[in-house]
Amino acid sequence: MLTIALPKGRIAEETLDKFEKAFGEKFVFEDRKLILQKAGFRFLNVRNQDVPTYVMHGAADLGVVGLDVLEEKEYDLIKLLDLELGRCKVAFGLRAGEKLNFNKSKITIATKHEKIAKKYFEEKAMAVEIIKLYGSIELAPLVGLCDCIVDIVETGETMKQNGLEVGPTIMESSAHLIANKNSFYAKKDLILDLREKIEVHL
Ligand SMILES: Nc1ncnc2c1ncn2[C@@H]1O[C@H](COP(=O)(O)OP(=O)(O)OP(=O)(O)O)[C@@H](O)[C@H]1O
Ligand SMILES: O=P(O)(O)OC[C@H]1O[C@H](OP(=O)(O)OP(=O)(O)O)[C@H](O)[C@@H]1O
Repeated sequence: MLTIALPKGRIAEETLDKFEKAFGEKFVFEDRKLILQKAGFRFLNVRNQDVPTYVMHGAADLGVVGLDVLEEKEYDLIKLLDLELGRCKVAFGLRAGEKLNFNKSKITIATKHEKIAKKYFEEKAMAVEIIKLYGSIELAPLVGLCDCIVDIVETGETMKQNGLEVGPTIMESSAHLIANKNSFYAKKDLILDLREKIEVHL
């Protein structure tokens, strides 16, 4: 039996679709149920941001989560497969017409992705103030909370509609199948078989 943490939210449907294609079974969580047990799997319905936590602690053997979340959490997990869904990038957002001024003594950045932003500036040995937000990031530079933002960009429409321009990209992201290290060694055959079945349908 494999326990797999799946993200609710925007990539939920496409993720389940990958498992359905791989195993020829219909996987649907019943109303309000957080566990779905079928065909030798126990699927857990968790928040995207919580997926690596379940896998890291071994409460789930496997999980599906965006690379952006993995980078942000910095957990020691095995990346098994790029599922080629949930494609987006983590990029700067600047007020239209403005450029990122690397000469400024201190840049203030609002973001949900604190660690990713911090690492970017550490590598450039630049001082930054990072303001952690949980959503509606594009609002922050419009009301003077920050100089710029670091956020997910998929179509770029949210930035555009709020008078922002997409600046430099920090990283590209897509959803990945991840594994707990101990589970991987203890259940290697099961896990590699699952990876293979999913991979042929990508
Ligand atoms: N437009 C987008 N906005 C946000 N994430 C996107 C977008 N497009 C693709 N993604 C990817 O989909 C993943 C899931 O996005 P979702 O919005 O469901 O999660 P979340 O906001 O991180 O979740 P939660 O806060 O509920 O845990 C993201 O981590 C990212 O990798
Ligand atoms: O480039 P786009 O296609 O416009 O997508 C990007 C937007 O989608 C996400 O927000 P989400 O809808 O998750 O809402 P949030 O502000 O609550 O994070 C992300 O934080 C951007 O705001």
